Amino acid sequence: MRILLLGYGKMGQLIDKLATEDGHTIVGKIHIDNRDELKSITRNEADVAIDFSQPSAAVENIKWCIDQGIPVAVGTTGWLEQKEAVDNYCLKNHGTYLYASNFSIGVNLFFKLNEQLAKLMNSQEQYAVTSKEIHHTQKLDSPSGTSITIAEGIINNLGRKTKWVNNESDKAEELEIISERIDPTPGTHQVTYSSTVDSIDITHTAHSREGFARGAIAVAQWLTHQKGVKQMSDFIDQ
Ligand SMILES: NC(=O)C1=CN([C@@H]2O[C@H](COP(=O)(O)OP(=O)(O)OC[C@H]3O[C@@H](n4cnc5c(N)ncnc54)[C@H](O)[C@@H]3O)[C@@H](O)[C@H]2O)C=CC1
Ligand SMILES: O=C(O)C1=N[C@H](C(=O)O)C[C@H](O)C1
Repeated sequence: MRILLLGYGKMGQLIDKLATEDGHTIVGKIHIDNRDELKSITRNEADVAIDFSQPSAAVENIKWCIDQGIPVAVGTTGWLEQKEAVDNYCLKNHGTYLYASNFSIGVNLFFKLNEQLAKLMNSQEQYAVTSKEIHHTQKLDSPSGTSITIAEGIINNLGRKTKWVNNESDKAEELEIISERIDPTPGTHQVTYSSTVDSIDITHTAHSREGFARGAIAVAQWLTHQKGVKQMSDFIDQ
């Protein structure tokens, strides 16, 4: 598979290494200082693109891929307020893209566990729920994209929560997401249900970035045979 990398920081460089070891070819490594190189890349040279850039760059990168007819797997977080517009742009222009707040298989299993636990808690009002994420200090966005997906999983399945907030809250209907920045944490996400007598915690701890990178490569390969706006559950449930 011929892969165009959009963003060549911590994730882009790791994907370069792992994909090359697996026999794939990297046809471009685009970062903030060489964006002009994009002008010379066409659909004929790349089977797929993988975007791990920055919140401020993701939308432009995705639209560029759609315009070129290059499917794109997007890991960049922090641009969700524009997702509906990008989905519409993709559909209107017959493109292909998938955004995942987290490409690791373990986190996507954790998402399902989180939804099941939230459903069970509808009949257990004695438990108060909170959510916490910990990442390295270079992270630009807060809360993490993964913790937003976790919060949506709770809000869609637990009647007593209607919105999330990225701080402490004393409003019963608000789900707290607490963000901590501690080096060198690759990504830790925890959901806690507490009553006066006990607590239930579910935690996903990434030991490195490898799970994110391997997941993105696998999704990129799958995406070369897909059309339209896809999500991680389409890939996981296939
Ligand atoms: N979905 C997932 O599984 C994961 C998502 N992420 C997200 O991926 C993004 C990147 O993470 P890292 O690699 O750790 O960041 P990083 O800061 O190490 O690298 C970012 C890269 O983007 C480049 N960049 C900046 N502006 C650009 C532009 N206009 N066009 C092209 N490239 C541009 C920078 O030059 C740099 O190479 C973040 O939003 C992070 O939250 C990170 C890990 C896993
Ligand atoms: O910035 C990171 O590093 C990560 N970002 C993603 C997020 O915002 O959820 C995924 C992962 O946790 C690492």
